[in-house]
Amino acid sequence: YGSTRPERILAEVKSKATRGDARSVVDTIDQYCRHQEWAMNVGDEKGTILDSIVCEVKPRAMLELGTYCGYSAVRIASLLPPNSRLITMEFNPVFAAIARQVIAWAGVEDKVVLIEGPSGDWIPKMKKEFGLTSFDLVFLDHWKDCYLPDTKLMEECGLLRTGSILVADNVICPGAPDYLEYVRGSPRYESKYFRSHLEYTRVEDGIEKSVFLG
Ligand SMILES: CNc1ncnc2c1ncn2[C@@H]1O[C@H](/C=C/CNC(=O)c2cc(-c3ccc(F)cc3)cc(O)c2O)[C@H](F)[C@H]1O
Ligand SMILES: [Mg+2]
Repeated sequence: YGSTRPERILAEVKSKATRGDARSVVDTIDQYCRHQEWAMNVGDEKGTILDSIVCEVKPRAMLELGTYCGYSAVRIASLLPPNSRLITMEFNPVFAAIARQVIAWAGVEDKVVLIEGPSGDWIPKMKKEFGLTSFDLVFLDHWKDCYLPDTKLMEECGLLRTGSILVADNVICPGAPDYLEYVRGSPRYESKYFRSHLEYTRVEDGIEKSVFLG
């Protein structure tokens, strides 16, 4: 019947995942999207790469661009040390409403701040609104042609400090060529590609980890 894919994912989480158990929410979504219907979550394979970076960086302040259903927000939040915050931005109200419920079901709502609105409007307001100096880690997973403009905007707004790390999903598929060229070509970044596959498929994709050098 007339449900949307995110609504079906939420229904699956509520019926199959253990309330308060972030890992079971992640595993339930992966299982559903691998065997029932594909969805654009970072997924289990690339998610493991993201996990290792989050655990290595132990960010106090983390930003995610593009919440969608909240899969990666739950995955990240479950690894954050105490007193750390993930701010995640989603401008589609339908997706934001679903993500809030997925995040709540996983029991990580005290570590996640979901901002409903466009990154372009909110990035310039982050410092004032959240008393932030900079982000330790940023996960880019929104429209691929917005990775580069939003990265430049974060630089201009002073939200990146020496050592801040950008992690970008989908740099091969669908691809973010202008972003890749920028972070790989700029002397202000040290960039590294982690080869993987498009979520739930055998298609090549990967994650680019770029350290801002100031
Ligand atoms: C621009 N500023 C924004 N601010 C806040 N929320 C935003 C903004 N822009 C988008 N959103 C929000 O961020 C999400 C957008 C995610 C886009 N992701 C993808 O397109 C994407 C696509 C594939 C894919 C690969 C192969 C294929 F055959 C088909 C699809 C795989 C992936 O892993 C992806 O991440 C959300 F939908 C949108 O409202
Ligand atoms: Mg993605």
